[in-house]
Amino acid sequence: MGKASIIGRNLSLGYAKGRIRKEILNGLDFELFSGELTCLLGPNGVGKSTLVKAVLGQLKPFRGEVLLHRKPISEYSNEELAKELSVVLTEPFLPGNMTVGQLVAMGRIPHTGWTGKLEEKDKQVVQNALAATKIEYLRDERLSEISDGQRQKALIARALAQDGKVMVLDEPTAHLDLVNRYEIMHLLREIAKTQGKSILVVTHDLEIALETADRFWLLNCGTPLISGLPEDLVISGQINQLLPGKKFHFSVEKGRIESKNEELKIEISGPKILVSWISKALEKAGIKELSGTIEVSEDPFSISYKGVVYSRVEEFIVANL
Ligand SMILES: Nc1ncnc2c1ncn2[C@@H]1O[C@H](COP(=O)(O)OP(=O)(O)OP(=O)(O)O)[C@@H](O)[C@H]1O
Repeated sequence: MGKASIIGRNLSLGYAKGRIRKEILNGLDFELFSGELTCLLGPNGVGKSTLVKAVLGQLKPFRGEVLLHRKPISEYSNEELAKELSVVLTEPFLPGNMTVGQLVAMGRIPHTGWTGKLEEKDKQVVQNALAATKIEYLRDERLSEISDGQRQKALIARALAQDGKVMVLDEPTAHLDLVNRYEIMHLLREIAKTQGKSILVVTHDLEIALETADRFWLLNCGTPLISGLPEDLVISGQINQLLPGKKFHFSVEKGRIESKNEELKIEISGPKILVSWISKALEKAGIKELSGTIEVSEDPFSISYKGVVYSRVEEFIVANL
């Protein structure tokens, strides 16, 4: 565990309209460590973006304080904050006629001043950021003429070029395809590790977060923020805080969310993994009860049931619906 770059103590956060205060989160404590990728997870509307705004010094707490490198964040000027914090927020305003290269170069402004004149070193940082996010080929494309996912990568590249010690990204992979989502999260983790940065990512992608995060922050209505290794939260069952209803639970065995349907009254014998996939398919097909045992074998895959052999799960389901 590295040093805590950002510390929140006994925070009460919310929004004020005139004299009326709407408190969203209270009694909130957290520490964001350097060298770690931390993922903040929680249901819609629980207050993740609100927490992020406080971490960035954009929302003044009703109570408590946020410390950046042990100094109250309110004591930093905007220029100082821009050198310390790199941010990727959802739906930022972007001028459509700007090119990807220009957007990424804007990340260097806190270091170059508003003249924007890039020294050789700055150009290299921009180049590295484009390369790390694999968008060098988009350098001269206009922001209005690229896809949502490509724009998202350009924003991540800008944050990399900004090179703050703390990076905060609110749903950075929302528009990306599956491979890109994994790649970006792996990249962020690598940056946290190799450059000793503190990286906070808000995400709804539990499975990718489990694969890549060093630490989870779980936020749920009316409970304190839970911080821990993802694996500890899975083992202790606290991960189920993300799934408060009766419909779903996190399967420790399978490492994924599954519906809490009634137990299948079907006997299936064979390799454990295959049994698990076949059970899933039967459950989805609405087959909950069958007499006798289904025998499953691998290499080659086959299902034997009542003297008939099937080579695909679909054939078996069609025959037994
Ligand atoms: N500017 C604002 N003024 C008043 N209330 C707000 C404001 N922004 C957010 N809220 C309220 O704060 C609560 C938490 O919102 P927030 O955006 O932090 O949730 P979230 O966990 O990020 O949600 P999501 O996963 O849907 O992005 C919501 O009830 C929302 O209506």
